[in-house]
Amino acid sequence: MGPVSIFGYFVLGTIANKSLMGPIVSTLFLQEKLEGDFRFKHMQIRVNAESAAFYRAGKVEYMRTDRRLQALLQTQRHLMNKEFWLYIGVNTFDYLGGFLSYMVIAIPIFMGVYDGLSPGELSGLISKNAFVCIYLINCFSQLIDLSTTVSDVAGYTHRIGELKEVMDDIIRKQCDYDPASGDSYDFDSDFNVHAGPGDTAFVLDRLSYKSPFSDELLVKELSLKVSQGTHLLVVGNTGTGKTSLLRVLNRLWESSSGYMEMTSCFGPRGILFLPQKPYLTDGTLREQVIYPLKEIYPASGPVDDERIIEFLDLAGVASLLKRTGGLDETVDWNWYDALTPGEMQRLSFARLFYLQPKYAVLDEATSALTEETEGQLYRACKQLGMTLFSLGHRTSLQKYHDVMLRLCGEGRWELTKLKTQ
Ligand SMILES: Nc1ncnc2c1ncn2[C@@H]1O[C@H](COP(=O)(O)OP(=O)(O)OP(=O)(O)O)[C@@H](O)[C@H]1O
Repeated sequence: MGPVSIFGYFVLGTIANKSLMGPIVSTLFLQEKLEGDFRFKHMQIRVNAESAAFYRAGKVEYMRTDRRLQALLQTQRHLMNKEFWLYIGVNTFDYLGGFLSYMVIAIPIFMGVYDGLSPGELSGLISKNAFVCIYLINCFSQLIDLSTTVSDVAGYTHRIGELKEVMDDIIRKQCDYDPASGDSYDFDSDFNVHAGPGDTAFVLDRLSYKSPFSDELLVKELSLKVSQGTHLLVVGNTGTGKTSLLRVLNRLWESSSGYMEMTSCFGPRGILFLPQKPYLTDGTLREQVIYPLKEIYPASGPVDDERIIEFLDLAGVASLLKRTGGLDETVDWNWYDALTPGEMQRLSFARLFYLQPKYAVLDEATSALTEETEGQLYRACKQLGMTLFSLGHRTSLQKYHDVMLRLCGEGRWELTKLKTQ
């Protein structure tokens, strides 16, 4: 009866602990999420401090950040309250377990089962029973004591598990994409006259896509081939899906239907994208120019230095050499704070010139520059043998391209040939 009642006591303790642990897991999960949101808000203010200062937005940002902090603190308080009851449960279990062994032996003694034993034999029986029971109870107590740690681990696991599910989903979608499995495409395009096999960057056949949070198609059944030597310009009003086309081509977004293939490799010898918002890394001027390469490419020492300087000059940012003190000088500023939007775009072009891809995909890459500078940069790209796939609003861009794709909204699009200079 003794060991069975101890086992029953353990089962009861486990059920009580389980009911106390449940709410802790979900609150810990929420606390982790709110902590992440709060840190993200801090980071946002750090990155955009100057813009916020121009709006004199100190008070509103303080209020919003404080709101997130209060939400976090409130959740932490809830968590502590719930953990308090769990600690009480665990410690009560340990405490009651301490004298359960005496209750187990007291019942038969007071019921007269051991009346025939001498006091010496009785005390020997009590201590033998206490040893066995306390050992058993101690083992169970250790298991119950784990519940506080288990509830923490369960909360973190839930959060990490959610992230892993999303990551697995992304990887699965990428694996599902098999370029060879696409339907054969047949579309008439007058614009592919220069193309032979292997000299295309993208092939699109009846491709439709939409933004993830909308049911309306941005573009319906777009058929197009981007070929070497044919410079393509994509135009259209704001929000008609120009950048979204690049997201779909880059497989950042799923297409709704149709066929799409990137037929050249991504990288310095293939296709390179210049995003709408220039991306600058941390590090030296050389690291900015050779990005995303990790090492100097090609590994040719001083010759490479000359190339970098030449391309910085061609992009109109040779002055950066003086500001940084040299290609390999470590700078202690944030590149985003130190450069103007125009300089960032010029530096992105220096990167493009250095990497010299076959195809340059430019998403409004000159929006912060004058038309004259834009012309110089586009001509330089062409002289370096790149085929341009540009997105932009300015009509001045037309003269550097052969074909224009206009996105008209509501899924409509049209292709026209351009007269280049
Ligand atoms: N990350 C996103 N998540 C959900 N919807 C988005 C996202 N980015 C853009 N959209 C929506 O998708 C639509 C197309 O956006 P897209 O960026 O392709 O426009 P765009 O034609 O490039 O405009 P712009 O000329 O202003 O750059 C817009 O309605 C936009 O609000």
